[in-house]
This record gives sequence, structure tokens and C-alpha cells, in this order.
Amino acid sequence: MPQIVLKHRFGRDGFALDVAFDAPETGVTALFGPSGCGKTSVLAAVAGLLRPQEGRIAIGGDVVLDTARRIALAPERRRCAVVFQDARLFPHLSVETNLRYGLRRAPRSAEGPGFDEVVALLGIAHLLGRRPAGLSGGERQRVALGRALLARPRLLLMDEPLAALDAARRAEVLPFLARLRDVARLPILYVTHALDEVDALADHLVLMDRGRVLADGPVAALAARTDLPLAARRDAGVLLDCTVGEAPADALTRLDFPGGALLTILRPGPPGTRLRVRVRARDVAVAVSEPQGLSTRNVLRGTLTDIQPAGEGQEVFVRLAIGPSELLARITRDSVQRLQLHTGMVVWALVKAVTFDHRMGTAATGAAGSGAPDALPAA
Ligand SMILES: Nc1ncnc2c1ncn2[C@@H]1O[C@H](COP(=O)(O)OP(=O)(O)OP(=O)(O)O)[C@@H](O)[C@H]1O
Repeated sequence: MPQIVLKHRFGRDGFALDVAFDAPETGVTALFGPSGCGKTSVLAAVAGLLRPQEGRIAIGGDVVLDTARRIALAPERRRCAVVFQDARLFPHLSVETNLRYGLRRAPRSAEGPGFDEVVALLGIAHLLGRRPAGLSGGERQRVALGRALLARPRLLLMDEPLAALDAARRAEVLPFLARLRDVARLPILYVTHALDEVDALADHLVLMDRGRVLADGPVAALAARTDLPLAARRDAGVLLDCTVGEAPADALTRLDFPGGALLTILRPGPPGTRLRVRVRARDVAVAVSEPQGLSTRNVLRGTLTDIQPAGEGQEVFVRLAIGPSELLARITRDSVQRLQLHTGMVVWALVKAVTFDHRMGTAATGAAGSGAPDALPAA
């Protein structure tokens, strides 16, 4: 399991970084936070491109940095592969030669997917003879992912790999990133300031602010907390792991989650497709008796478990247990008083909209380790 402890100050009075976290053995750990909070500096220190004043970094059981013991492995000996915003392919080489460059960097003893497997995984077989200049931004990023994977790293580092792409290209590349995550069986450190990428890809979240880690843990657990800056966002809300249920072809799609189901007009995939869905707190209303004659189809019976202030204003977060799952509703203090809401009472949650971050790609790939390959583009 990657273990990262770092302290560094740029210049005498410059930015100070002071972070410590462990990342799971496999899957995506997202480093998330506002611009300038130190995400890229963490990645650079892990890659060996920044030498921190103090720190200890272990990857796959090997210590690659330990300032107390004067250990600092050179970047090429750390076996980290980095994917940047811009693909940084060799412009004078074909796609195939760029990919084989990755393979040449792989240690002989290292195990990992072969050339053909990676080409199929990323859907780039038809690009092999081309030069990078003739590729779209999304295609270039797919090749960059392939080159990184073929180097058979112990840790993949990604620094906002989708940030330079327009919305359509992001939607194109995101499913391939999810595939890579599921197939590679590697730890991936993924820097982003796009919450929809966190929702779609990450298993673990390291929430950063001003050079420090505010919180880290499973993405869904952090999304449900009301004491973190995530709760101040307009899209604050819980993440539910759902499975598309059986339904007539012309009916709404039913998304089953532990303890309930949601209906949506969106079609994320055939029955059995697993996906992670964000249910925003501001899209959830609360009723104290079962509502009748509503246009809202999603009415879920639950128990009120907590009421917390939502920032400085007149609103609160109401936490609801729906079986083993949770929802958050953002409502006014006035409603709390008027309805005499209190913990332990039975309530009904009215969910206005089920959001997949507006993108089918996100929905279909949001399933961590999902059984939804048919929702992905054909390789
Ligand atoms: N080489 C350097 N010298 C001095 N200050 C630096 C250096 N590199 C980064 N910084 C400062 O450290 C802080 C964190 O930068 P960093 O790039 O790690 O943040 P970030 O969270 O990745 O930001 P963004 O999301 O905008 O890329 C910033 O204030 C930046 O100006």
C-alpha cells in the first residue's frame, strides 16, 4: 500500500506542504482540492521530481524516500509512471513506437498487461501507424495512458489527465480510464479538481486544502459528511452504489440500491449494470407523512438520524437512513420548525432528480469494479 508522508516549504515564506496518507493497494485515490492546495506537489514528490525537506514514501513495500535515512531513489528507479494533462508523446515517433517505448522501460521481471492487451483495452489499434500530431486530444491521452501502463509501474500517477480536453473528449476518455482502473490492479494517484471525475473514478479520496489533508477515506463516506468543504458545494450530496433493475423497455429505469430504488428517465445500461449515482442534497425534500398525488416518483420511507447546519445561512442538512443507505436533504431551518423534525422520526424523502453528473459516460463508468463492460465503448 503506498504510504506518503511529506513536509516541504517552498522558499523561506513560501507555500507549506504537510501531508500524510495511505492509498489503497489497487484502485483510484483522488487528490482533490482547490487550485494551489498542493496536489501536484504531492504527485511530484512521489514521482521523485520534487525533493521534499522531510518525508517518507513507500510504494509496494519498498521505501523510495526516507529523508531521515537519507534515502531518495531517482525517479526512474521508483517505478512510477506519470500521465500529465498534455500527453507528452514523442512527436516524431508513431503511436506504436511511443507505446513500445513504455514497454522498453518495463523491468524484465515486472508483470503486467502485454502490448496487444493494452492496445485493445484503450481502443487504439487503428491509430498505431499514426503520428501524435494527427490524433485528437482524447486519442493522444489514450496513447499516453497506454504508454504509462506498458512501463509496468508499481504506481500510476495522473495529474489532471482530462483537464485539457473539451467536454466531448473528456466523456470519450473517462470510460477508458475506468477500464484501466479495473484491469490494471495498480494503485493510481489521480489529481483533479473536477468532482464528477472523483465520482466516476475514485475509490478513495484525499481532500486537501492549503497544503494539508483535511480528510481521507472512501469517496462515498466523505461525500456524506457535512463537516467538510464538499458540503458547501451546490452539488453536495451522497453517492449511492446502484444496479439497474429489470423493467419494461418503455418504462423508467429502476436503480436499485441497498434499502430502496430510484426511478430515472436516463438509461445507463442494461439490467445488472452497476453505477454510482450522486443524489444532491438540494434535490431532496422531506415529508412527515406519506405524500399523495405528487408528480415526484421517488418517495422513499426512512428515518431521520441527524440535523446539522449547512454553512452560516438559514439552511440545514437533514440526514436520512433509507435501510442501510443514507440520503442528505438540504432544507431551511424554517421547515425543520414547521414540520417539527427531530431525530428518530419516520419521514419520507422526495428525490426530485437523480443525477449522473449529466453524463452517461460518468454514470456507466462510475461503478467501481463494475460488471458493466457493455456500457463502455467497444475496444
Ligand atoms: N517550485 C515552486 N516554487 C515555489 N512555489 C511553488 C513551487 N511549486 C509550487 N509552488 C506553490 O505551491 C502551491 C501548491 O502548488 P500545486 O501546483 O502543488 O497546487 P495544485 O493543488 O496542484 O494546484 P492546481 O490545481 O492549480 O494545479 C502553490 O501556491 C504554488 O504556487
